[in-house]
Amino acid sequence: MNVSSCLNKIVLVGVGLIGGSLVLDLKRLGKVAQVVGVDVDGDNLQRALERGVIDTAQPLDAAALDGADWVLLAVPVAAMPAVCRTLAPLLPPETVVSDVGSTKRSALAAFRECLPRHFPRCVAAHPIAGSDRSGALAAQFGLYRGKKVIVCPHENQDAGCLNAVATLWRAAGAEIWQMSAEEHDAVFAAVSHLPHLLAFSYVHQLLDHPQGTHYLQFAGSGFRDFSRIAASHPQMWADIALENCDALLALLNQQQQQLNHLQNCLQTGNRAALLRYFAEARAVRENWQDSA
Ligand SMILES: NC(=O)C1=CN([C@@H]2O[C@H](COP(=O)(O)OP(=O)(O)OC[C@H]3O[C@@H](n4cnc5c(N)ncnc54)[C@H](O)[C@@H]3O)[C@@H](O)[C@H]2O)C=CC1
Ligand SMILES: O=C(O)C(=O)Cc1ccc(O)cc1
Repeated sequence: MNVSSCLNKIVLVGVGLIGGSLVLDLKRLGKVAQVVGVDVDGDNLQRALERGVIDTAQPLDAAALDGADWVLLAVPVAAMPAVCRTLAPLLPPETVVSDVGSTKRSALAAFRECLPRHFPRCVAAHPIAGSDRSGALAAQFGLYRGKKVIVCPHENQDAGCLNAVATLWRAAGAEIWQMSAEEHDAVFAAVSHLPHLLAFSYVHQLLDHPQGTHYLQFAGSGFRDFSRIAASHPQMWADIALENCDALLALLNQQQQQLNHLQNCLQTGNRAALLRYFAEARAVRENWQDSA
């Protein structure tokens, strides 16, 4: 794939927030002549056509893949093996394949097991940008400007394909970081997946409370900030939680110890310990905000 000139064709499988936003930018930049959209949701494809996110909607078959420079997989992480199995007999030899999923050991496993002959040309990537919105209507220009994209090279990686994928993300304004899939999954379990689980769990505390609905009427900005990510897509997060479940189980155990500590401070009325605990957390949050 020659990324210094305009790509002939991108096949986008999963025309939602993440894939849709990238192709919108690449089209506007004149980096691609044609975007073919593939999606299991026909209504979503229709909306994508109307908004100009994709140029045509097609099934994932030989005609769709004919002349494709890049197949961009932007489906829920659990759909990756099935999509890769469908792709296997259809992929032209020169086509580059990459994904955007939130878990990277699972993406590499799907590439390795379901696309063994194409494996060197498969690139695992993850943009650290997005929101709690989903579908083609959520796709937006400029989503990746100034945002990080993690790429996770593997044992048989074709360096040219890795560079080509990185160049396209950079064109959309992203900053590329490289790490192993193992490190990626440990990092994002801690800074992304666990917070989502905690937000879901906290909202459940209200749901299960007999007066929860009544209490919610009085919730303010603290509730809004803390619970925003509990409005994220349930299927997407169930997939992520299960694909990164070993890392998450260890972190949930550590989180329970944090809650035990808080409980202990309250039970013993230990104001000094509470102050220390809150001040340490506040400093971490303030430093992060200054550097983010
Ligand atoms: N939402 C976010 O903030 C972020 C999401 N991601 C990852 O990006 C991927 C896509 O997420 P979003 O764009 O947010 O989701 P989305 O729900 O907006 O888009 C996914 C699309 O894939 C389609 N789809 C599902 N199964 C399919 C299949 N087997 N074949 C074809 N299409 C299929 C759905 O109908 C949907 O239109 C996920 O793997 C997610 O983990 C990565 C970074 C951020
Ligand atoms: O909504 C938010 O703030 C997010 O955290 C978006 C997000 C969701 C999943 C990812 O893998 C990366 C980013």
